[in-house]
Parts: sequence; structure tokens; C-alpha cells
Amino acid sequence: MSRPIILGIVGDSAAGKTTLTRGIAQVLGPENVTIICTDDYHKYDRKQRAEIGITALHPDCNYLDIMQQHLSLLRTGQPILKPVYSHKTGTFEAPVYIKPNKFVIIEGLLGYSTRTARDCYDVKVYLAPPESLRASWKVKRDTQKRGYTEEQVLAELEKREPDSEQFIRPQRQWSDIVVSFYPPSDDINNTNGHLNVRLVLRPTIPHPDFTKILDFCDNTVSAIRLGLDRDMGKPVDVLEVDGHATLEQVNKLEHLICSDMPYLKNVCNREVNPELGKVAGTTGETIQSYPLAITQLLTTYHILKATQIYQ
Ligand SMILES: Nc1ncnc2c1ncn2[C@@H]1O[C@H](COP(=O)(O)OP(=O)(O)OP(=O)(O)O)[C@@H](O)[C@H]1O
Ligand SMILES: O=C(CO)[C@H](O)[C@H](O)COP(=O)(O)O
Repeated sequence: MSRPIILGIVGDSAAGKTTLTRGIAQVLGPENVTIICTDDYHKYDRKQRAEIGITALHPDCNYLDIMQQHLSLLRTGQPILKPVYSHKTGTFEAPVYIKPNKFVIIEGLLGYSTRTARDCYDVKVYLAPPESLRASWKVKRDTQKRGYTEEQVLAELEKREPDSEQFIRPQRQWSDIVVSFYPPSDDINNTNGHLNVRLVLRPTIPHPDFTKILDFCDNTVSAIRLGLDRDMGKPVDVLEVDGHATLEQVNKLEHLICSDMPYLKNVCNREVNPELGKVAGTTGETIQSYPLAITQLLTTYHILKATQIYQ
């Protein structure tokens, strides 16, 4: 059976969904990827939301039924007429006709909030940076790109907190991989551009055999660590990659991910692909790091595995 492979990327506002989506699309080849942002399924525009006193995070503020219908259609390779919400103006624009490519990435706030929606994905990622980092990302992005002042963004974050807690964070439990970029120290302004990543790997999909890491890393002090933990009560593996890991360490880890994937082997080769782990953030800056590269590769690994079954 041939059908598009669907990747979900869910998380709170400014958690880095669009940024990661772009990085993965780069690895897969942008011409092969259809990207859908579920903000387009908002029920009310910015002015109406303010008048009603509802936040964009509330399920009642979104046409989740239509989002679900569209997900099901995309999964079977059928086209949709997608609504369009503009963050620039805070209003809706004319809908667009979309025929899915080989890979579809659905990124947004409430993508895992219903059972029917969840059943449509092949791979589910949840982004969970520490809240202080997310807030700083949101202030920067919304003041530079969405016409807000810093005070407005901070007030909005406070207003949204109950909905984040009730509707957004619980979706973490449905993900196959939880991705948390985090600063090496508590000072989020002093990262030297080097964020670490913590990848929570649930046994809901078969991950590459990372136990070989233990052969080449001293797990307590190394910049790459593998461990066991619990996430939302369930046992998980945890892979951590520090921003200051060396190329040699990262190459070994990448080899574990890419060795049985001919397509990924080329992607991993930094001579052939110097852009690995590099992405343009949504405020125009260039972000490049080993933790981002590993996150992109692991996610792509799972998309390609799904391809072997369904395409
Ligand atoms: N991995 C990362 N490393 C460094 N900075 C990042 C990373 N991911 C995101 N950012 C920063 O955070 C900002 C917000 O990220 P992004 O726009 O991708 O979030 P989002 O989850 O798509 O937000 P929204 O749902 O509100 O549209 C970016 O403009 C970028 O500056
Ligand atoms: O949480 C968000 C996800 O991007 C946005 O704030 C939401 O989509 C509403 O958009 P805007 O703030 O541009 O009115």
C-alpha cells in the first residue's frame, strides 16, 4: 500500500515546531514534503479571540473536527482545501488547495488532542523546552514577527498558562519522542549558542539500538548519554546530546542512526552535506548544532522506516 507518511510535531507556542519542521523538510528534500500548520484551523481571528476572551490553545477555539477530517484525507493521499490564518495580520485569508507529497508534516498546538487525529500519524514528536526558554523564544519571535510588544507577549503567556496546562502539556503522553532543547546552565542568555538536547524515547516505535553508545561513552561524564527513566509515569529511554559534544562523538552516534539506511548515510556525511543540523529560525537567524542534527536524523530515520512499510 502506498500513501503519504505523516509526521506530527506538537508543542506549545514558540516551542520550536516550525524550526524543527524546516530542518526535517531539508533532510527529506523540501520538494517531497507538505507542511501543514494547524494554526490554520483556528475558529476565531485575533480580534474575535480578544473579545470572547478565549485563547488559541483552547480546543473550542479551533475546528478540530475539520483538522481531523483533513488529516484522514491526507493520510490516504487525498487533497484538502485548507483554511489559512495569517499571523502577520491576525486574520483569515483565502483557503488553499493542497495535494499531499510523499511526506506530510503536521505541526501545531493541538495535533494529538483527539484519538482520531492521533491515529493518523506514523511518527509523533512533542517539543518541550523548559518554560523559561520557551518564553524567551516567544517574546523574540512575537515581537519581531507578529507585531506584539514584549509586555503583550508576557501578559498573553500568563493568560494562556491554565490552557497550556489543561490542553497542551497532556499531549506529551501520546508522543513517540519528546524533544527538549535546553541550556547547559540555568542562565538561558548565556548558552554560547550551544543548547543541549534531551530525547525521551518511548517504546511505541522501534528506535535504533543506542545501547552501543555505552561502548564508546563513559555514561556519567560524556557529552552523549543514554539512560532509563520514567516520563508521565511510563518507562522510557533517554538520549542526551550536549551542544559541546565533539564531531568524533557525534559521528559515532550518527553512524548508529544511519548505518542501515542508505539514504541517511549520505545525509550524515558532513563533506557531502555541510548543512546538516543547520536551519533558519523563524526570526531569520541561522541555528546549527549537533543536538539539532541528531534530532533531525532520528526523526527522519523513523519517517523512512515507516516508508519501508507503507510506500
Ligand atoms: N532548536 C532551537 N535552537 C535555538 N532556537 C530555537 C530553536 N527552536 C526554536 N528556536 C527559537 O524559537 C523561536 C520560536 O520557534 P518556532 O517559531 O519554531 O516555534 P513554534 O513552536 O513553531 O511556534 P508557534 O506554534 O507559536 O508558531 C524561533 O524564532 C527561534 O528563534
Ligand atoms: O499560539 C500560537 C501558535 O502560533 C499563536 O499565538 C496563535 O496561533 C494565534 O496567533 P496570533 O498570536 O498571531 O494571533
